[in-house]
Amino acid sequence: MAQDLVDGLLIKARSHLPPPSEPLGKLSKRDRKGVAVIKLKNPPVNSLSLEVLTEFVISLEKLENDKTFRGVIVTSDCPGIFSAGLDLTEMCGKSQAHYAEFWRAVQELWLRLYLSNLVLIAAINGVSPAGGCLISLTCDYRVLADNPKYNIGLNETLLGVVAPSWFKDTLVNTVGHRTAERALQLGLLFPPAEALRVGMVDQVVPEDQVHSTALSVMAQWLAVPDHARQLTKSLMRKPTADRLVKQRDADIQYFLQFVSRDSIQKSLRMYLDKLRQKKG
Ligand SMILES: CCCCCCCCCCCCC/C=C/C(=O)SCCNC(=O)CCNC(=O)[C@H](O)C(C)(C)COP(=O)(O)OP(=O)(O)OC[C@H]1O[C@@H](n2cnc3c(N)ncnc32)[C@H](O)[C@@H]1OP(=O)(O)O
Repeated sequence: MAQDLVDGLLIKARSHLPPPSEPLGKLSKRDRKGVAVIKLKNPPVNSLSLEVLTEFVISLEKLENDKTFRGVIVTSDCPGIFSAGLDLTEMCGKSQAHYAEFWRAVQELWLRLYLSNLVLIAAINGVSPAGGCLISLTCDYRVLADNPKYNIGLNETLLGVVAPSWFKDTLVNTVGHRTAERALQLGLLFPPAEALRVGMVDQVVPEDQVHSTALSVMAQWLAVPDHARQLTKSLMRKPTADRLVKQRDADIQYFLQFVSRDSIQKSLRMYLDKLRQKKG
Protein backbone atom coordinates (compact mmCIF):
# COMPACT_ATOMS: atom_id res chain seq x y z
CA MET A 1 0.00 0.00 0.00
CA ALA A 2 2.81 2.36 0.94
CA GLN A 3 4.25 2.08 -2.59
CA ASP A 4 1.17 3.86 -3.89
CA LEU A 5 2.22 6.97 -2.07
CA VAL A 6 5.45 7.66 -3.87
CA ASP A 7 6.42 9.91 -6.67
CA GLY A 8 9.65 11.54 -7.69
CA LEU A 9 11.14 15.00 -7.69
CA LEU A 10 14.80 15.64 -8.27
CA ILE A 11 16.70 18.54 -6.78
CA LYS A 12 19.88 19.26 -8.60
CA ALA A 13 22.20 22.12 -9.36
CA ARG A 14 20.60 24.67 -11.67
CA SER A 15 23.00 23.84 -14.48
CA HIS A 16 21.57 20.34 -14.59
CA LEU A 17 17.94 21.35 -14.40
CA PRO A 18 15.56 20.72 -17.26
CA PRO A 19 14.75 23.75 -19.43
CA PRO A 20 11.94 26.06 -18.25
CA SER A 21 9.48 24.48 -20.69
CA GLU A 22 9.87 21.27 -18.73
CA PRO A 23 9.22 22.33 -15.13
CA LEU A 24 10.48 20.34 -12.14
CA GLY A 25 7.01 19.46 -10.98
CA LYS A 26 4.71 17.17 -12.89
CA LEU A 27 2.10 18.06 -10.38
CA SER A 28 -0.89 16.55 -12.10
CA LYS A 29 0.71 13.14 -11.90
CA ARG A 30 1.74 13.51 -8.31
CA ASP A 31 -1.57 15.07 -7.26
CA ARG A 32 -3.18 11.72 -6.81
CA LYS A 33 -0.53 10.31 -4.60
CA GLY A 34 0.23 12.88 -1.96
CA VAL A 35 3.89 12.09 -1.28
CA ALA A 36 6.94 13.39 -3.13
CA VAL A 37 10.52 12.17 -3.04
CA ILE A 38 13.16 14.88 -3.06
CA LYS A 39 16.41 13.35 -4.26
CA LEU A 40 19.44 15.53 -3.83
CA LYS A 41 21.54 15.34 -6.95
CA ASN A 42 24.61 17.51 -7.07
CA PRO A 43 27.51 15.20 -7.86
CA PRO A 44 30.06 14.25 -6.78
CA VAL A 45 29.14 14.77 -3.10
CA ASN A 46 25.77 16.60 -2.95
CA SER A 47 27.37 19.68 -1.45
CA LEU A 48 24.82 22.36 -0.65
CA SER A 49 25.75 25.17 -3.00
CA LEU A 50 23.76 28.38 -3.27
CA GLU A 51 22.02 26.94 -6.33
CA VAL A 52 21.08 23.70 -4.62
CA LEU A 53 19.83 25.53 -1.53
CA THR A 54 17.73 27.80 -3.71
CA GLU A 55 16.30 24.94 -5.77
CA PHE A 56 15.52 23.02 -2.62
CA VAL A 57 13.55 25.95 -1.17
CA ILE A 58 11.64 26.50 -4.41
CA SER A 59 10.71 22.83 -4.65
CA LEU A 60 9.57 22.70 -1.04
CA GLU A 61 7.52 25.83 -1.52
CA LYS A 62 5.79 24.27 -4.54
CA LEU A 63 4.96 21.18 -2.55
CA GLU A 64 3.75 23.17 0.47
CA ASN A 65 1.49 25.25 -1.75
CA ASP A 66 -0.02 22.26 -3.47
CA LYS A 67 -2.45 21.03 -0.85
CA THR A 68 -2.61 17.56 -2.35
CA PHE A 69 0.87 16.88 -0.97
CA ARG A 70 1.10 15.69 2.60
CA GLY A 71 4.58 14.20 2.83
CA VAL A 72 8.09 14.27 1.40
CA ILE A 73 10.87 11.71 1.57
CA VAL A 74 14.26 13.42 1.46
CA THR A 75 17.03 11.25 0.08
CA SER A 76 20.10 11.27 -2.17
CA ASP A 77 20.79 10.34 -5.74
CA CYS A 78 24.58 10.22 -5.13
CA PRO A 79 25.70 6.69 -4.22
CA GLY A 80 27.08 6.50 -0.68
CA ILE A 81 26.64 10.21 0.03
CA PHE A 82 23.52 11.77 1.50
CA SER A 83 25.15 15.22 1.47
CA ALA A 84 28.67 16.50 2.20
CA GLY A 85 27.08 19.53 3.85
CA LEU A 86 27.44 23.16 2.95
CA ASP A 87 29.52 23.78 -0.13
CA LEU A 88 32.84 24.92 1.30
CA THR A 89 33.76 26.73 -1.89
CA GLU A 90 30.83 29.11 -1.20
CA MET A 91 32.50 30.14 2.05
CA CYS A 92 36.05 30.59 0.76
CA GLY A 93 37.52 33.60 -1.02
CA LYS A 94 34.17 35.13 -1.96
CA SER A 95 32.77 38.65 -1.49
CA GLN A 96 30.85 39.80 1.59
CA ALA A 97 27.74 40.11 -0.58
CA HIS A 98 28.12 36.50 -1.68
CA TYR A 99 28.57 35.27 1.90
CA ALA A 100 25.44 37.17 2.93
CA GLU A 101 23.39 35.72 0.07
CA PHE A 102 24.67 32.23 0.77
CA TRP A 103 23.94 32.41 4.49
CA ARG A 104 20.44 33.80 3.94
CA ALA A 105 19.79 30.81 1.67
CA VAL A 106 21.04 28.41 4.37
CA GLN A 107 18.74 30.09 6.91
CA GLU A 108 15.81 29.98 4.49
CA LEU A 109 16.16 26.27 3.79
CA TRP A 110 16.44 25.48 7.49
CA LEU A 111 13.34 27.52 8.32
CA ARG A 112 11.34 25.96 5.47
CA LEU A 113 12.30 22.45 6.42
CA TYR A 114 12.05 22.86 10.17
CA LEU A 115 8.58 24.42 10.06
CA SER A 116 7.23 22.48 7.10
CA ASN A 117 3.59 21.49 7.32
CA LEU A 118 4.45 18.39 5.33
CA VAL A 119 5.61 15.17 6.96
CA LEU A 120 9.33 14.98 6.18
CA ILE A 121 11.09 11.62 6.38
CA ALA A 122 14.85 11.46 5.78
CA ALA A 123 15.95 8.30 3.97
CA ILE A 124 19.66 8.65 4.68
CA ASN A 125 21.46 6.53 2.14
CA GLY A 126 24.99 7.80 2.63
CA VAL A 127 27.46 9.76 4.71
CA SER A 128 25.93 12.86 6.23
CA PRO A 129 28.27 15.41 7.83
CA ALA A 130 27.45 18.94 9.05
CA GLY A 131 24.87 20.60 6.76
CA GLY A 132 23.88 17.15 5.46
CA CYS A 133 23.16 16.03 9.00
CA LEU A 134 21.28 19.28 9.64
CA ILE A 135 18.92 18.60 6.76
CA SER A 136 18.08 15.20 8.18
CA LEU A 137 17.63 16.69 11.67
CA THR A 138 14.94 19.03 10.36
CA CYS A 139 12.91 16.04 9.22
CA ASP A 140 10.27 14.42 11.39
CA TYR A 141 11.91 10.98 11.25
CA ARG A 142 15.29 9.63 10.13
CA VAL A 143 15.96 6.22 8.62
CA LEU A 144 19.69 5.49 8.14
CA ALA A 145 21.21 2.76 5.99
CA ASP A 146 23.28 0.31 7.99
CA ASN A 147 26.69 0.83 6.42
CA PRO A 148 29.71 1.52 8.65
CA LYS A 149 30.83 4.24 6.22
CA TYR A 150 27.64 6.24 6.63
CA ASN A 151 28.68 8.53 9.46
CA ILE A 152 26.38 11.31 10.54
CA GLY A 153 26.92 14.33 12.75
CA LEU A 154 27.72 18.00 13.09
CA ASN A 155 31.51 17.95 12.63
CA GLU A 156 31.99 21.72 12.19
CA THR A 157 34.62 22.07 14.92
CA LEU A 158 36.89 19.67 13.03
CA LEU A 159 36.92 22.21 10.19
CA GLY A 160 37.82 24.97 12.65
CA VAL A 161 34.36 26.54 12.41
CA VAL A 162 31.39 26.69 14.75
CA ALA A 163 27.90 25.29 14.28
CA PRO A 164 25.60 28.31 14.69
CA SER A 165 23.10 28.42 17.54
CA TRP A 166 20.21 27.19 15.39
CA PHE A 167 22.21 24.16 14.18
CA LYS A 168 22.96 23.52 17.86
CA ASP A 169 19.31 23.97 18.85
CA THR A 170 18.18 21.50 16.18
CA LEU A 171 20.58 18.90 17.55
CA VAL A 172 19.70 19.59 21.20
CA ASN A 173 16.00 19.19 20.36
CA THR A 174 16.78 15.79 18.86
CA VAL A 175 19.35 14.18 21.15
CA GLY A 176 19.27 16.26 24.35
CA HIS A 177 21.72 18.78 25.78
CA ARG A 178 24.54 16.58 27.10
CA THR A 179 24.81 14.39 24.00
CA ALA A 180 24.66 17.48 21.79
CA GLU A 181 27.32 19.32 23.76
CA ARG A 182 29.74 16.42 23.56
CA ALA A 183 28.97 15.78 19.89
CA LEU A 184 29.34 19.45 18.94
CA GLN A 185 32.54 20.16 20.88
CA LEU A 186 34.23 17.04 19.57
CA GLY A 187 32.75 17.31 16.07
CA LEU A 188 31.60 13.70 16.37
CA LEU A 189 30.51 11.78 13.31
CA PHE A 190 28.49 8.76 14.48
CA PRO A 191 28.45 5.42 12.68
CA PRO A 192 24.93 3.97 12.34
CA ALA A 193 24.75 1.94 15.56
CA GLU A 194 26.02 4.88 17.63
CA ALA A 195 23.74 7.32 15.81
CA LEU A 196 20.79 5.12 16.74
CA ARG A 197 21.97 4.77 20.34
CA VAL A 198 22.20 8.53 20.90
CA GLY A 199 18.94 9.27 19.05
CA MET A 200 20.51 11.08 16.12
CA VAL A 201 18.48 8.75 13.88
CA ASP A 202 15.26 6.86 14.61
CA GLN A 203 15.93 3.64 12.73
CA VAL A 204 18.88 1.85 11.13
CA VAL A 205 17.97 -0.67 8.45
CA PRO A 206 19.76 -2.68 5.75
CA GLU A 207 20.73 -0.47 2.86
CA ASP A 208 18.24 -1.99 0.44
CA GLN A 209 15.38 -1.33 2.86
CA VAL A 210 15.89 2.38 3.49
CA HIS A 211 13.34 3.53 0.96
CA SER A 212 10.67 0.95 1.78
CA THR A 213 11.08 1.68 5.50
CA ALA A 214 10.72 5.40 4.86
CA LEU A 215 7.52 4.64 2.98
CA SER A 216 6.08 2.54 5.80
CA VAL A 217 6.97 5.22 8.33
CA MET A 218 5.38 7.83 6.10
CA ALA A 219 2.13 5.84 6.02
CA GLN A 220 2.11 5.79 9.82
CA TRP A 221 2.63 9.57 10.09
CA LEU A 222 0.02 10.25 7.42
CA ALA A 223 -2.54 8.26 9.37
CA VAL A 224 -2.68 11.16 11.85
CA PRO A 225 -5.05 14.03 10.95
CA ASP A 226 -2.95 16.77 9.33
CA HIS A 227 -4.24 19.71 11.37
CA ALA A 228 -3.54 18.04 14.71
CA ARG A 229 -0.09 16.84 13.67
CA GLN A 230 0.85 20.20 12.12
CA LEU A 231 -0.21 22.20 15.19
CA THR A 232 1.71 19.82 17.42
CA LYS A 233 4.81 20.14 15.22
CA SER A 234 4.51 23.91 15.38
CA LEU A 235 4.15 23.81 19.19
CA MET A 236 7.34 21.79 19.41
CA ARG A 237 9.41 23.70 16.85
CA LYS A 238 8.23 27.29 16.51
CA PRO A 239 9.97 28.63 19.63
CA THR A 240 13.30 27.37 18.23
CA ALA A 241 12.64 28.75 14.75
CA ASP A 242 11.44 32.09 16.15
CA ARG A 243 14.81 32.64 17.78
CA LEU A 244 16.38 32.79 14.32
CA VAL A 245 13.46 34.62 12.68
CA LYS A 246 13.81 37.43 15.25
CA GLN A 247 17.48 37.95 14.47
CA ARG A 248 18.10 36.82 10.92
CA ASP A 249 20.05 39.91 9.93
CA ALA A 250 22.18 39.81 13.05
CA ASP A 251 22.87 36.13 12.40
CA ILE A 252 24.04 36.99 8.88
CA GLN A 253 26.31 39.68 10.31
CA TYR A 254 27.80 37.13 12.78
CA PHE A 255 28.40 34.79 9.89
CA LEU A 256 30.03 37.52 7.77
CA GLN A 257 32.34 38.60 10.57
CA PHE A 258 33.21 35.01 11.40
CA VAL A 259 33.78 33.64 7.93
CA SER A 260 35.76 36.70 6.79
CA ARG A 261 38.39 36.27 9.48
CA ASP A 262 41.80 35.36 8.04
CA SER A 263 42.10 32.48 10.50
CA ILE A 264 38.74 31.01 9.42
CA GLN A 265 39.52 31.40 5.73
CA LYS A 266 42.83 29.66 6.35
CA SER A 267 41.14 26.77 8.20
CA LEU A 268 38.58 26.30 5.44
CA ARG A 269 41.23 26.40 2.70
CA MET A 270 43.37 23.87 4.55
CA TYR A 271 40.37 21.57 4.98
CA LEU A 272 39.46 21.81 1.31
CA ASP A 273 43.11 21.20 0.31
CA LYS A 274 43.16 18.13 2.55
CA LEU A 275 40.04 16.80 0.84
CA ARG A 276 41.54 17.43 -2.59
CA GLN A 277 44.91 15.90 -1.71
CA LYS A 278 43.27 12.78 -0.29
CA LYS A 279 43.10 11.37 -3.81
CA GLY A 280 46.68 12.11 -4.81
C1 LIG B 1 30.09 33.65 19.40
C2 LIG B 1 29.83 32.52 18.48
C3 LIG B 1 29.79 32.97 17.06
C4 LIG B 1 29.37 31.82 16.16
C5 LIG B 1 29.22 32.31 14.76
C6 LIG B 1 28.94 31.15 13.85
C7 LIG B 1 28.95 31.64 12.45
C8 LIG B 1 28.88 30.47 11.45
C9 LIG B 1 30.20 29.86 11.21
C10 LIG B 1 30.26 28.98 9.98
C11 LIG B 1 29.32 27.84 10.04
C12 LIG B 1 29.63 26.86 8.99
C13 LIG B 1 28.74 25.67 9.09
C14 LIG B 1 29.25 24.62 8.16
C15 LIG B 1 28.51 23.63 7.78
C16 LIG B 1 28.98 22.64 6.79
O1 LIG B 1 28.21 21.85 6.30
S1 LIG B 1 30.62 22.65 6.33
C17 LIG B 1 30.88 21.22 5.34
C18 LIG B 1 31.28 20.06 6.18
N1 LIG B 1 31.46 18.88 5.37
C19 LIG B 1 32.42 18.00 5.55
O2 LIG B 1 33.21 18.09 6.45
C20 LIG B 1 32.50 16.89 4.56
C21 LIG B 1 33.70 17.04 3.68
N2 LIG B 1 33.74 15.99 2.67
C22 LIG B 1 34.08 14.72 2.94
O3 LIG B 1 34.36 14.33 4.05
C23 LIG B 1 34.12 13.79 1.78
O4 LIG B 1 34.16 14.54 0.59
C24 LIG B 1 32.92 12.82 1.70
C25 LIG B 1 31.60 13.56 1.78
C26 LIG B 1 33.02 11.80 2.85
C27 LIG B 1 32.96 12.06 0.35
O5 LIG B 1 34.21 11.43 0.22
P1 LIG B 1 34.67 10.93 -1.23
O6 LIG B 1 33.58 10.17 -1.88
O7 LIG B 1 35.98 10.24 -1.02
O8 LIG B 1 34.83 12.26 -2.09
P2 LIG B 1 36.04 13.31 -2.03
O9 LIG B 1 37.12 12.86 -2.93
O10 LIG B 1 36.40 13.60 -0.62
O11 LIG B 1 35.33 14.62 -2.60
C28 LIG B 1 35.05 14.76 -4.00
C29 LIG B 1 35.15 16.22 -4.35
O12 LIG B 1 34.17 16.95 -3.61
C30 LIG B 1 34.81 18.00 -2.88
N3 LIG B 1 34.04 18.23 -1.63
C31 LIG B 1 33.80 17.36 -0.65
N4 LIG B 1 33.04 17.91 0.30
C32 LIG B 1 32.82 19.18 -0.08
C33 LIG B 1 32.08 20.27 0.51
N5 LIG B 1 31.41 20.17 1.67
N6 LIG B 1 32.05 21.44 -0.17
C34 LIG B 1 32.69 21.58 -1.35
N7 LIG B 1 33.40 20.58 -1.95
C35 LIG B 1 33.45 19.39 -1.31
C36 LIG B 1 36.21 17.49 -2.63
O13 LIG B 1 37.08 18.55 -2.35
C37 LIG B 1 36.50 16.81 -3.96
O14 LIG B 1 36.82 17.83 -4.87
P3 LIG B 1 37.84 17.57 -6.07
O15 LIG B 1 39.13 17.09 -5.44
O16 LIG B 1 38.00 18.92 -6.70
O17 LIG B 1 37.21 16.55 -6.93
